[in-house]
Amino acid sequence: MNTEILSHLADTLEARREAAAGSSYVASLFKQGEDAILKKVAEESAEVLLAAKDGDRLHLVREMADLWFHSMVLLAHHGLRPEDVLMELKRREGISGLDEKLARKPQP
Ligand SMILES: N=c1c2ncn([C@@H]3O[C@H](COP(=O)(O)OP(=O)(O)OP(=O)(O)O)[C@@H](O)[C@H]3O)c2ncn1[C@@H]1O[C@H](COP(=O)(O)O)[C@@H](O)[C@H]1O
Repeated sequence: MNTEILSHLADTLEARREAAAGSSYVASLFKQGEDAILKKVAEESAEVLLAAKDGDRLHLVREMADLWFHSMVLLAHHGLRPEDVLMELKRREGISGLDEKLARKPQP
């Protein structure tokens, strides 16, 4: 399995932007607008926290999938794709989080 599944889902999400609200869950989210999408991202984030705490790994995977899915709807709402996030992660590859944090702080 590779990142093709993310690209394929992104294509489906883009197609739903033109679809009638009653015809699909994603189309109805797009029609409700950004606040509705953000509300779903917040709800799914909270569900990820609860799943992590209950120690059930399958539950965590399912809630994380819900969060990734709704985050991708948010990206699509802004005309962005998962490849944009993957490129940012690629750019950060090999840069230690500690070094990056130090570089941000003004030196005394
Ligand atoms: N990956 C998903 C996916 N993951 C989760 N969901 C839906 O996200 C919704 C919200 O999940 P919740 O757990 O919050 O359920 P809920 O409480 O019933 O939701 P609300 O009524 O509160 O919105 C549910 O209806 C899930 O079915 C998804 N819906 C669609 N997809 C993908 O998006 C494609 C397009 O979907 P449609 O637009 O529905 O055709 C599908 O073919 C799938 O590939």
